[in-house]
Amino acid sequence: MRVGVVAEIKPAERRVGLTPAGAAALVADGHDVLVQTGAGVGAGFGDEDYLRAGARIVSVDQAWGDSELLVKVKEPIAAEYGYLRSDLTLFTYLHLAADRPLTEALMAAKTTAIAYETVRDESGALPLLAPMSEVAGRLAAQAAAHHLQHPFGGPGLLIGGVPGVPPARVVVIGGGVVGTQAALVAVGMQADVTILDSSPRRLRQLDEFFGPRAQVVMSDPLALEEAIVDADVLIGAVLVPGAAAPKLVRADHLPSLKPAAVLVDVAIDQGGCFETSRPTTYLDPTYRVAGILHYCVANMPGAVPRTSTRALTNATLPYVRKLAGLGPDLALAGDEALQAGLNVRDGLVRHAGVATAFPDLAS
Ligand SMILES: NC(=O)C1=CN([C@@H]2O[C@H](COP(=O)(O)OP(=O)(O)OC[C@H]3O[C@@H](n4cnc5c(N)ncnc54)[C@H](O)[C@@H]3O)[C@@H](O)[C@H]2O)C=CC1
Ligand SMILES: CC(=O)C(=O)O
Ligand SMILES: [Mg+2]
Repeated sequence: MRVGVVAEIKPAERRVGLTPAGAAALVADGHDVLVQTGAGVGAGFGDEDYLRAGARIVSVDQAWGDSELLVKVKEPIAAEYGYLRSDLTLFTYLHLAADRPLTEALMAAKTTAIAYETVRDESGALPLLAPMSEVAGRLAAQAAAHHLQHPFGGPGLLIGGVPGVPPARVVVIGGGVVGTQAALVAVGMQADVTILDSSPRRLRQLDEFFGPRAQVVMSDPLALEEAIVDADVLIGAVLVPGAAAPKLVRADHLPSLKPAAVLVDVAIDQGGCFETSRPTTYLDPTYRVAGILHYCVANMPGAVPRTSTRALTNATLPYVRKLAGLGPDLALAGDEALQAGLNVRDGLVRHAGVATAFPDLAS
């Protein structure tokens, strides 16, 4: 099969869909790998690395137009919609429940669109979201620490305090992969950390993992209200796979927060779990609502492309090999995890979370 890789054009996105090692594995399987010239540069991979792996270096039009399977990182943005077609399988992050125009474009083009973030294994885990959630979670704690500093718009707090001066209070809402990694780094920086989650099973796991290093609390509206009023940092990290994020912190909560609180909404790619969140990019990552700093970068791992690209290919490659080896029909039919990743096919919405977000498109 012809497998394409293009340069990401979302602002400040420097990851690439496939490492040279991934390209080499596909070439060894007998596939023709087409890589847009310069696609890997931001992640530390030159065209010569892909050539050595046996790939071909092509133009952007050839990478999109000649490939049967396109392996990307981010969702296509409007400038890329013209490349979508019915005989293309697109394998990438899509976050469709937060992106009606893309959902409509994929439907209109009848593209087979498989979203990394809804591929779900038999244990219910999200193996292709997890690596970037690990990155984003760790970055979320770093971003919070950065924005607590006065020169970067914060109140002038050192996240971990010092002996004799208390640390900042960090409240993490959603203790899955992002939340756990954010909490881990915040704890490592000596912050005072509370994690809220709505799953009793997850709460037990978190309690066992963190022990006395973090407080673990059942997330209900009252517990949330109690936790957020004292927070110096709120990290939003909830997920209902494939669906729009629930708005847990509402606009009318903002007056009860500390005026200098820093809000980091990692769940922004699914629409955000704070009502006042809107997507930002690394070009202008923050804004204020009622004076409160919001950080809502929808592609956080794009800041560390050398780490992220390798972590992403490590996770995606087995699925890419399966899709390329069997073709989308057989690969989807024989793999329930991949089936859960299918979001749009033949002009129809094929994921329940997306259908719930856009009932008129799904009916
Ligand atoms: N902004 C960015 O660059 C990135 C964003 N993400 C996003 O971060 C979000 C979290 O991802 P993961 O941690 O991988 O998901 P996950 O599925 O591992 O964890 C989500 C957690 O939220 C909990 N949860 C669900 N509803 C809740 C509620 N009402 N109250 C409290 N907890 C609730 C679940 O029990 C689960 O433990 C997703 O939207 C994901 O797409 C992930 C990577 C990068
Ligand atoms: C998960 C995601 O959206 C990202 O890594 O950018
Ligand atoms: Mg994202």
